[in-house]
Formats: sequence, C-alpha cells, structure tokens
Amino acid sequence: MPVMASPTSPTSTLTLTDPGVSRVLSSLDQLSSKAGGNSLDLVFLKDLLESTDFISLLKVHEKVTTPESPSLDARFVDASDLLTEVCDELQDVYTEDGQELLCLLLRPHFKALLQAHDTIGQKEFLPELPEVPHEVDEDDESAIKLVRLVKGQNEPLGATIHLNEETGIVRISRVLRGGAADRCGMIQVGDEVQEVNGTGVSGMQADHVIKLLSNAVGPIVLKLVPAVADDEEDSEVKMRVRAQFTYNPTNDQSMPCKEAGLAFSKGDVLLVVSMTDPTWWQAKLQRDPKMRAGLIPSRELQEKRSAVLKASSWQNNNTKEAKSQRSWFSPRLNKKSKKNRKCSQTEDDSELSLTYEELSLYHPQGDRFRPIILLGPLGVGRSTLKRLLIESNPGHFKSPIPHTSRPRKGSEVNGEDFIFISKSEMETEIENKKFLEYGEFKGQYYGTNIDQVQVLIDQGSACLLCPQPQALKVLRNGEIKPYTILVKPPDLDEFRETRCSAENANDETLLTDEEVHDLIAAANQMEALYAHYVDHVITNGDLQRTVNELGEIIHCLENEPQWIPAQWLT
Ligand SMILES: Nc1ncnc2c1ncn2[C@@H]1O[C@H](COP(=O)(O)OP(=O)(O)OP(=O)(O)O)[C@@H](O)[C@H]1O
Repeated sequence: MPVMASPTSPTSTLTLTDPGVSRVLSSLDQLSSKAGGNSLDLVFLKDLLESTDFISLLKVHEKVTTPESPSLDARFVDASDLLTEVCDELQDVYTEDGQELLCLLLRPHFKALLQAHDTIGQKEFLPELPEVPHEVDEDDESAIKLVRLVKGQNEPLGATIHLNEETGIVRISRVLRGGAADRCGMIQVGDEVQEVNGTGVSGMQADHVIKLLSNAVGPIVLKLVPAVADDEEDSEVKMRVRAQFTYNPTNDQSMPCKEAGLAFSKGDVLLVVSMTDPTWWQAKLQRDPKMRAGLIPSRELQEKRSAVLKASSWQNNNTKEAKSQRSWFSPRLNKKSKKNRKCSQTEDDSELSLTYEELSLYHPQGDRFRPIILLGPLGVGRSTLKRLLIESNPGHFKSPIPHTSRPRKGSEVNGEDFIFISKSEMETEIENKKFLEYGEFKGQYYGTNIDQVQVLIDQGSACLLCPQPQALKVLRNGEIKPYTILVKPPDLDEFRETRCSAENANDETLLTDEEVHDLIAAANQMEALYAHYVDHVITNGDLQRTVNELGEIIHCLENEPQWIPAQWLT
C-alpha cells in the first residue's frame, strides 16, 4: 500500500509557487544583506515562509480559492461493490498475506467506511443553480434584480408577500430574520415579485403564489423589481417607531452618557439601529438619517417610567377630569358653535403607556382609501377645506352622513341628508360607543356614527372627517387606518390678511386679535398633546394654496407606500 507523505515530512517535494510569497522572500534576502544577516526576526520569517507546513497551507488555500479547481466529486461511488468483488477474488488466494488482507477487508468497520464513502459520494453538495437568463426585456424600463437562493425541502422561504388585488402586484411584505430570504441578503421589504423560477406571478391568486414559493425546493430564482429605498441606512434599521413622548437626554439623570443621547419630540419617527442593550437603544431621527445614532430609553425602560408617571397622576384624578373636558375653542367661538360636541371616548392620554409605536410599511390598496382626519381648533377652517375638497372631486371625496334623533323635515331624504333614528336608539348607540362624536341641540341628538365611515371606505370613497381629537381613539385602528392632518392657523398678520380678503368676510366671521391668539395657542396645545397621532401638519394661510397642498398630500397617500402602526396590519 502506498504511504502518504506527511506535509511536515522532510521528504516532501513541495515547492513554492506563490508569486506574492516569492517576492516577500526575495525582499527578505535584500533586507538580510543590509542587516548583515544578523537579524533573528528576518531569519525566523524566512524559515517560516519556506517551511513545508506553510507551503502546504498555501497550496490548500490556492486549491480552495481557484474557481477552476477540479470539482470535489467522488471518483467512483461503488466502493462497496468493489470490496465484494475483491473479497470474492481473495477467497481463492491461499497465501498468508492474501488471507490477512481478506480478514482486514471483511471487518465491519472497513465495510461501513466504504458504505459511508459511497453515500457521501452520491450526494450533491453544491446545488446546481439555474443560469440567470441573459435576455432582459428591453421594453421593461424598471430595474430588476434576479435573486438566486437555495432553500431546504421543509424550509419556508422566510418572507411574507402581499397581493394588491387591484393591480395584481405581489410584493414582499416581511423578511423573517434568519430565514432563507434573509440569509441570501438580496430580498427587501417592498420588492415587487415578478417571477418565481420563470413563472410570472402578476395577476395570480395570493394562495397560488404562496404555494409556488413554498413548493419550490433547492435553488429558486426570483425576478424582483427592487423597492424604492427610503434611505441608504435602511439595511441597518432594526425597527421604525413613532415616539409617543418627548425626550431630552440632558434632563435624564440615568442616561449613562448625556452627550451620546438623542433628543426627540413626541411624534418624531425614530430609526432604531440597535436593541442589544435592554435599557438603552440606539436610534436616529428619520428626518436626519445621516447623523450618528444616539442613545434613547428602550421600550422596557420607558414603560417602567410611564407606569410610575401614571401612578402619580392617578392620585390627581380631579385634574384628569378637568383635562378630559378640555375645550378646543376660545370662549367666543365656543358660544358660536351651535352644538355642544361630545365624544364617546373621554379618556386622557395619561391612561396610555406612552412609549414607542412600531411602524410597518403599508401599500395603498387601490380602491380602499384611508380616511382623512382634519384635526384642528374650531375656527381654523377645517369645514371650509373639507367642503372645497369635496367640491373639487365629489365622486371621490365624501363626508359620512350624520345621524339625528330629530324628526325629518319636508324635503329631507333619510340616508341622504341625515340618517333618522329614534332618541332611544341613538342613546343606545352612544352607550355602545358607536359615535365618533355627538351633540345635543334643542333636545335632539346629532352625531357621526363609525359605521358610516366604514360604509364610505367599503364603497371606495375617500372619507373626510373633522372630529374632535378625542375621537382619534375610536378612529385609530386597523379597520379604519386613518391619516391625520393637523390644520394650524398662520401667524396673526397672515391670519388677518387672508381672512379679511375672504369672499364671505364680515364682522361675524372676522376674529379679534385676542381670539386669533387664542386660536393659535389652542392649535399649539393640540399639537403638543396629539403630535404622536398626527401624520402631517399644514398651515391654513392662503385658502387656495392650502387646498392644493392638501390635494398633493392626499394624492401621495393614495399612491405611495406609507409607514403606519404595525399593529394595524396584524
Ligand atoms: N384660508 C382661509 N382664508 C380665508 N378665510 C378662511 C380660510 N379658512 C377658513 N376661512 C373662513 O374662516 C371661517 C371659519 O372656517 P370654518 O368654519 O371652516 O372653520 P372650522 O375650523 O371648520 O370650524 P367649524 O368646526 O365650526 O366648522 C369661515 O368663515 C371660513 O370661510
């Protein structure tokens, strides 16, 4: 039997072929002549580079890294059969050596070894990935990426998809950590899936696409249109959250390093880049993603702090009662209001644990539009803006039909002007918290029922609402998915200028300077309290400009993906 030379054996015939190492050796020679051949370090290094161990390692490295290196396929995979044949032959050889060899070959360990060799030799360890097609549709202007990944037989793809029923577009909606899709590192949330192993998925039923993906085994080629990246930093973002509180690290006694803290305001969207420390997360502000990450209290820490705050405010119940009855109107405007508006929900935010609200990407659904809430103090102009939007596109924008307990008048049509129900029915619905808000006028109820909002969503209209802020608690859920715009008044000068030049301007509509100051203060206070529910803030100065701005915001809302509370999508 041939005896293999050990790599360290002095009889080894290995020679150095690596040009890089040869260059280093020749420069060592030059150095050693300059150093007079005395430097021990140089001698040591030269010996090391010329040692057979090192040269063997280099050869191994070269083999592994050379793409053209011979494949690792087994030469033959029938060693067990060969063994049987050899043993048969040896039965007839009666020499001592022949019998000794037969004994050796018949040993169960040897047989098992050859069986193992054959089994491994038949396995395909390097999966044959299908060729990425060269021909790309030249008419298709969108950039595409072809992702090849290998998934085990019972292994899920590790990504969820979302089918837009209107457009038939299938997108990646989640990539699960550590799954096959995540490991390949090329699949992002929002990518549009065009083909799976050459089969087009556009227009396919969602369950067919899921089946196609989950049934595919081994190598899979996905043709994807990359999602439009929000920012370059996206890949390092672990979670996107909206802050429900304002934070200033300089006032935080337990912050380990105040300079490393990140200040943010209620409503700011934060990109959390590290959550490894259970007490202090690292985050950036979405509006300034290029800045370095700073420390923020983790959700766990903030929940504890918020529980302590809640306990102390609970002792002061009377103050809370006063807050829940807060009026968003200056006294004169309040008197002008015909109805005394109330909300089904009167809890204050102090009831909530104010930490972070996790956000997920939501893709517009085509024919289901998110209702738009115009928030703002009375007199800022929300009804006017709502009316102008409806006039601009009456087939699209709608306002829910209000309910009333008062009797129908002459030409009024039930279900068009109002939904007429009895007082007791209305009281039951109020009890059941079905009204976003309701009011009493001359002993009769008027109110907006949440079901009417749902009716508009289901019929494919863009529902416009101008409720009091307390109604947000009824509206903000996964069924309704509202988009909230805070309408603020401009400063006193611009307010004067724009309101005086309005077509309907008269002594009744024009506010005194004091009332404008009250209005501005009420808007600021509303922003301070509800910023974490607000998606956009606009200033209602010039009327036409504000209507145009609203139109643009709503156009984006209906056509572009948006970040919404993650729990609305579960
Ligand atoms: N941008 C604007 N320029 C000029 N006048 C405006 C503007 N916006 C609103 N107005 C006028 O201000 C007055 C108050 O507006 P509006 O009634 O729409 O306020 P509101 O906040 O909706 O209050 P309410 O809840 O009572 O309807 C109206 O006379 C309206 O015509």
